[in-house]
Parts: sequence; structure tokens; C-alpha cells
Amino acid sequence: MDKGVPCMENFGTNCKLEIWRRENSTFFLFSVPEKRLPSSSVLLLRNMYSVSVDGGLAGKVTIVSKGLKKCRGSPVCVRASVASTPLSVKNQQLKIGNSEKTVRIGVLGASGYTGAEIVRLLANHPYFAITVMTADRKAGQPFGSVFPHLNTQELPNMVAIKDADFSDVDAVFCCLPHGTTQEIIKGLPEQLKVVDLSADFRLKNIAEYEEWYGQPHKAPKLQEEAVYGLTEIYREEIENARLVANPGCYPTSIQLPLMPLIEEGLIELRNIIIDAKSGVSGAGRGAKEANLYTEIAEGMHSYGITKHRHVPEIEQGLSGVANSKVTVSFTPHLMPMSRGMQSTIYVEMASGVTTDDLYHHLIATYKNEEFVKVLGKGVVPHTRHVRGSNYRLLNVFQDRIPGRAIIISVIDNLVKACGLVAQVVRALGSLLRGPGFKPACLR
Ligand SMILES: NC(=O)C1=CN([C@@H]2O[C@H](COP(=O)(O)OP(=O)(O)OC[C@H]3O[C@@H](n4cnc5c(N)ncnc54)[C@H](OP(=O)(O)O)[C@@H]3O)[C@@H](O)[C@H]2O)C=CC1
Ligand SMILES: CC(=O)N[C@@H](CCC(=O)OP(=O)(O)O)C(=O)O
Repeated sequence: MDKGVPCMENFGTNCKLEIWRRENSTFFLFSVPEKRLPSSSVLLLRNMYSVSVDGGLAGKVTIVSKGLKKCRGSPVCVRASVASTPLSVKNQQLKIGNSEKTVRIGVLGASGYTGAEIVRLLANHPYFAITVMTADRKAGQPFGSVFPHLNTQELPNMVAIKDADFSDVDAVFCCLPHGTTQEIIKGLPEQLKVVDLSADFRLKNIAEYEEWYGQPHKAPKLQEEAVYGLTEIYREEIENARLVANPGCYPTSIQLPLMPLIEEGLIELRNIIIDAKSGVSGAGRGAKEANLYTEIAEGMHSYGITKHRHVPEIEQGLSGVANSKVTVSFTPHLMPMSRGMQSTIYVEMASGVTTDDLYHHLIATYKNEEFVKVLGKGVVPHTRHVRGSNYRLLNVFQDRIPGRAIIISVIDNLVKACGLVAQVVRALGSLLRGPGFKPACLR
């Protein structure tokens, strides 16, 4: 095995991390003290890019002995802070070796929360290189001074969009506030692929956008070609898209459990009640009085009751699979936590359908999906299980009211909502290796 160079001597508390690659897979060698893991001190973590390096890890883990002899392990969660991506010498070498195949990425709005997440996940990625980063108020500042936890990466300085040179860019992630995005994307060179994280291109109906966002749409032609980037549902369209409209965080957590159940006729279209909760980072990094520590800490509150801007996006997706108008009751809440999101969804089952039917249908739907996991029966998903990761955890419970079920869906609003790695690989796959490119480590 081609074993990599250790990229960090001390990782967390007495942990040590090495990264190496074999064929199309990237592996971690993650050493932890014996007492923290009963049977082994070494973990082999597959699918490097499906997990955050030192954030919450959730996924299949193979435990190996020090001599790299494999034995099966069960899913393990490592809880730690969501912090740096270590600069891996090995990956830097791979980048150089792969230079003609490397996708060159521009991150517009790199000084914001989602921009920083894109950088955290892509900066150290062997198939991507970040060649342009932009900011508004923070233009001119080194990235490491704005986000010191990413100080170890070799990155370009942030510039204003008007000064950005896109000649060395294949694709951009647009991480700008909605409303500013339409005109900026309209002005980008046409050959660029674009993944837009804002809400500007999500709603197919322009009039609906104008009603819920309270402003005219400035790029209706581009809206026509935009593909809604819910990767697990629209993967093929994303693969061929030039402009991908990344789903909102609440709609991401809600549509994936509900769409397959509606499509299969397992739940009624009426009386869908969604009680959703978000961490404060969902509101972005810009200073707002409502998001001051004193307004958020030691309490929680509802907001946007009956008129949150994600309602039309959720209903667009659900109505699309139902082939008729679906109206939901949706109430979001702001929680005193920095990141994470839970949607608790109350549904009425179709006649004769049981919670077991819902459970098994969700398992069957997502059995080949790396990033959507239906937990074991009775296991409650927590937001902390997905902190820093691209996973969504789901489960289904029987309600006390006969005929009703409760679905719990958790994501990290800053990662899964960005649909980061799976989406970028699909959308940009043809740039890498031609149509249909599916690297094993990024399925
Ligand atoms: N936060 C979340 O959980 C999610 C957010 N989104 C969406 O992603 C987008 C970005 O969100 P988020 O990262 O949270 O936002 P932030 O407020 O944290 O960051 C916004 C970024 O855009 C830059 N910017 C602001 N105004 C302008 C402008 N007029 N021209 C150019 N650049 C500008 C800022 O630069 P500077 O800092 O230098 O001023 C900053 O880099 C939003 O549309 C949001 O709706 C999508 C999924 C999840
Ligand atoms: C806590 C908070 O304010 N959340 C934001 C949603 C954040 C999100 O990810 O949605 P977008 O992608 O549409 O921005 C809100 O309720 O508007």
C-alpha cells in the first residue's frame, strides 16, 4: 500500500492522523488511545470526503490492527470541534501529479460561513484546486486571518468580485446573499459551471420568487436553465447542468424523507406538519441585532411562522413528486447552537400503511446513497451526530395517534445544505474525467 506522510503529529487529544491513497480511495489512519476504543487503537476511515476531518464522523469504519490487518467495525461517531483541514503533503503531491485533471474552483463569498465550509472541504482535495476567492468587506485580507482554523492551507488572497480573474477557473461556488447573486452570475464568463448556494435560482416560478423574496428576479433566462441541486433526487440533471441551484437548508432536511414517501403513495398529502430547528450559523456571518448572543443564548424561539421563504421551495418539491399541489404547515425555530438542523415531521399514513412500511421504503430508497442514512429502529438522530459532516440521518417513529408517524431528519446546515462534495463531483464530473465520472471515494 502506498502509505502517506503523516500530516499531523497530534490530532485532538492524543490522536494521530495519517492520510494515504490506494487507487481511487483515500484512507485515514487515525490512531486513538486504547482506552477510547476498546478493541483497537487504529481506525481505517474510508470515504474521506464524506466526513469532516476533525468534526463529527459518522459512517462505516473498518477497524484494523497496527499491521493493517482488517476486521469489521461498527459505525463510530467521533465528536470534536469542527476545525481545520490539515494540510496533507500527500494530497498536495497528488494535486501536482493530477494537474491537468484538477478542477479549478472559484469561491465567491469565501469570507462567509458557507464559503469557509467549501474551502475547508475542497482546499485539501486531490481533484480540486481553489484558484480564486472573493469577499466584499474583507476583500484584500488573507483568508487565514479571517478564518484562522484554515490558516494551514495554501490559498489565494481574497479579492473583490470586480477584480477576480476567472481565466484560471473551471467552476465557481457562489456563496453570496440572495438578491445579489443573480446579477453577479449573469456577469460571469459563460463557460464556467456554477453551483449557487443562494435561493436565487431555486424557485422555477419567477412570480413566486418575487412574491416570497419581495424583489424582482434579475436573471429570468438563467432561471430557466438552473437545475435544482438535490443530489440524491436529481443527480443526472446535475451532472449535465451549467447552473446548479443549491437547495435551502430546511428544504434539504424535509424533502429527502418526504419525497420518496409521497411518490410511493405511502403518506397523505394533507396535514403534513413540520417543526424545524436551526443553529444560528444558518443566518450567515453578517452582524444582525436579532442574532446577538444575548438574543439567542439560553432560550429558543419560532420565527417566520406561516411565511418563511422556504415554504414555496418545500412545496415546489413535494408537489412535483405528488403531481398535485401539496400545502405544508412549516414552523422554523432558532436554537442556541452554532450549527445543525432538525426537522421533526408529522405525517398521516395512507390507509393500510404502517410505520414499518415508511421505514423500509426509506431504507430501500437510500440504500446506495452514501450521505443519507436511516438509523436502526428506535435510534434517535441527534444534530451532534452530523456536526461538520455531509450526512443526513433519518428515522421514523409511530405516533400515539393511530395512523400517524413522526419522521426525524437531521443535517448540518452548513455542510449538507451545501450538498458539497457529492454535488460538485456530479456537476463537474465531466470536467474531470469525462461523462459519468464517479470516483469511488466520493460516491
Ligand atoms: N448559512 C447557511 O446555513 C446556509 C446559507 N446558504 C445560502 O448561502 C449564501 C451564503 O450564506 P452564508 O455563507 O451563510 O452568508 P455570509 O453572510 O456568512 O457570507 C456572505 C458572503 O458574501 C459576501 N458578500 C456580501 N454581500 C456582498 C456583495 N454585495 N457583493 C459581493 N459579496 C458580498 C460576504 O463578504 P464579506 O464578509 O467580506 O462582507 C461574504 O463572503 C446565502 O445566499 C445563504 O442564503 C445556503 C445553505 C446554508
Ligand atoms: C437561522 C436562519 O436564519 N436560517 C435561514 C435559512 C438558512 C439557509 O440555509 O437557507 P438558505 O440557503 O435559503 O439561506 C433563514 O431562516 O432564513
